[in-house]
This record gives sequence, structure tokens and C-alpha cells, in this order.
Amino acid sequence: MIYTVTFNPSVDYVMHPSTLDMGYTNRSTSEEVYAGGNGINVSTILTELDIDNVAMGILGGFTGEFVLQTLQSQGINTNFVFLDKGNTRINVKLNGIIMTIINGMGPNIPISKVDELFRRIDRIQEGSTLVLTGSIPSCLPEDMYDIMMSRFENRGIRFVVDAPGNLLMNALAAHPFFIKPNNHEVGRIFGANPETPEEVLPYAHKLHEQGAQNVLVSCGGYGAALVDAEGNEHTTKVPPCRLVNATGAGDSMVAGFLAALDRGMSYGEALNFASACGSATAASNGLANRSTIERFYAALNHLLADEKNKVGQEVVEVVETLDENDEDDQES
Ligand SMILES: Nc1ncnc2c1ncn2[C@@H]1O[C@H](COP(=O)(O)OP(=O)(O)OP(=O)(O)O)[C@@H](O)[C@H]1O
Ligand SMILES: O=P(O)(O)OC[C@@]1(O)O[C@H](CO)[C@@H](O)[C@@H]1O
Repeated sequence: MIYTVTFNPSVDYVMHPSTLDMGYTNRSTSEEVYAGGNGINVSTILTELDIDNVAMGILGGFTGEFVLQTLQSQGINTNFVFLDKGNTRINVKLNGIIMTIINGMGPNIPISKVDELFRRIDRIQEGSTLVLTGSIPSCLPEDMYDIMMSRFENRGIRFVVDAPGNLLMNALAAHPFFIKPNNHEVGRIFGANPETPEEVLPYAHKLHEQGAQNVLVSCGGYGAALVDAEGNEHTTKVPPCRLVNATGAGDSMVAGFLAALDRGMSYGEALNFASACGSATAASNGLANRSTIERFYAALNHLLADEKNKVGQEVVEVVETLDENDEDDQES
């Protein structure tokens, strides 16, 4: 069973302003509201792919109720601790000419609620996977993931960590099963500026040597690279597509990689499937649905096969058809 943990979930409020002038009233042409937060996004995609999982974390107030109800209406298994006071944050995504994001700080979380969450995690079985992903609210210790991995080590639990900077680096000593930084995060860690999958590979090897088993580095529209648990390297691409909203694209990759391994795919195939999940979300309003993921996976396999065979045109046609089908999906 896979368990995701989200310490600071959110209501993701996406607005589509045609202007964004500071100091003036700007108006949005449409809005969407989603249950968000990294672990919650991972659980949403896992559920979409029929992989058993439970979303855990801490919720509060009317916004917390919205998140819980949304997840339950999507058939996602939940196990959240509820705060006595304070509201789950609202993260505003201004999807205009350039995406501008304002993420809330989130409520104050008393340590008693963290203890309650830990007691629930204590009950998970040997062989489970625990996904620790996203930022930690400033009211909690910065080394929270470290604390958790120490508490739950020697219990036969696989850890997945997708977190920025020190949160990630501190976690390496506990040999997480899988980490997924993006190319910018890797660049900040090593004082470099890698952009492409080929450029991130040397840094992925370093993170592998420092303790992480599988290191998947996403590179936005360039694709992604993987140094797997055996130290073998793989790279992948994304099918050409129109970027709609990349919020949750990284989380979709985390879910896709775990789902693929669960289905018995090889590491290389799992990387391709993860990339299809990420790009399917980047090309969707909200997180991708299953049929979009499957079409993107087929398109990516076409692209990779075509590259091998040096044919090219067919891929463009497949993806153009995908774009049209996706628009149909979203309207229905
Ligand atoms: N412009 C794009 N076109 C196609 N696919 C994209 C694009 N941007 C992101 N993706 C897909 O999403 C994956 C993750 O993107 P990215 O490297 O930006 O991760 P991230 O920063 O962790 O994402 P986020 O924090 O937005 O969830 C990429 O590897 C790719 O599959
Ligand atoms: O403020 P954080 O915790 O760093 O990021 C939160 C967030 O931006 O990440 C998710 C996408 O990955 C969104 O659903 C959510 O709003």
C-alpha cells in the first residue's frame, strides 16, 4: 500500500486574468478550484491509475472540509488529522500570459496534531511505501522528513521524498527508495545550471552515491533523467504538447513512476510512463485523467520509436489528435 503525507494541503484556486497590473483591479475570465498539495496530487493520480493508496496529512476549517469532500468524491482513501483551529490555505494560481503563483502560509499546526498523525503512520504495515512530498509549514521543524524517516526506519517501509533543498539532502542518509528533484533544485544543490536530461545525469549520479536509490530528475519540457537503484542511467522526452497548467506535473511524475513499478514495468519504462503522466498534467486543466495519460504514453512511445527509426512526422500528427481529444474530454 502507498501512503502519501501532505503537511500543508491547499485549495488551489486557478484564475485566468487577461491582465496583471500591480496596483489595479484585474479581472479573471474564468476560475477553477482543486484540492491541492503535493501528496494529495500524488494520491489523486495514483487513484486515477487504480493503484491502492491512502492520502494522509493535516487539514483544518472550511477549506479543509472542501479538500476532504473533494478527495472522497473522487474515491480517494483518506486519513487526515483535523485541526481544532485554523483553515487549510488557499493557493492562488494566476494563469495569465505568464503563470504567477501566490501560495498561502497555512495554519499553525500544534505539535499534538503532528503526534496524532505519527501515531496513525505507526500503524502502517511492513512493505508499505510512504511518500513524503512538498514543503513543510514554517511552524514545524525544517528537518521534519528526517525526523519521520528516523522514527519509521527499520520498519520495512520504502520512503519516497520529493522536497526542496535541505529537506531533500537531509533525507539521503536514510537511503530513500526514490527522490524526484527538478533540474533547478539539482542546480541549486550543486551550484550549476543543468537544463536537459543529459546535463542533469552527473548530478543524479551524485545524489545516488549520497544515498538515494532511484533518482529521477524532471526537466520541464525537456523531459527527465533517471539513475536507477542499480546505478544505470536512462533519459526520456515529453511528447510535443501545448502547455496549459504545469501545477502538479512533478507530483504526477512521482505517482506515475510508482504506478509503473507497481505494474511490473522496468525502470526505463517507468521513467517514460512518469514523463507521460507529467506532460499529460502539464497539458490539462488540473491533474490529468487516465485516458489523457494513456494517450500521452502512447504518443511518447511513438516519439521514442520514431527517433530510433528517424521517422518524425507521424508523432506530430498523433499529438495534434491528442490535443483535440483532450479538449473534448475537458468539455464533457
Ligand atoms: N512545458 C512542458 N511541456 C511538456 N511537459 C512538461 C512541461 N513542463 C513540465 N512538463 C512535464 O512535467 C514534468 C515535471 O515538470 P517539472 O520538471 O517542471 O517538475 P516540477 O517543477 O517538480 O513540477 P511542479 O512543481 O510544477 O509539479 C516534466 O518532466 C514533464 O513530463
Ligand atoms: O507551497 P508548496 O507546498 O511548496 O506547494 C504547494 C503547491 O503549489 O504544490 C502543488 C503542485 O505541486 C499544488 O497543488 C500546491 O498548490
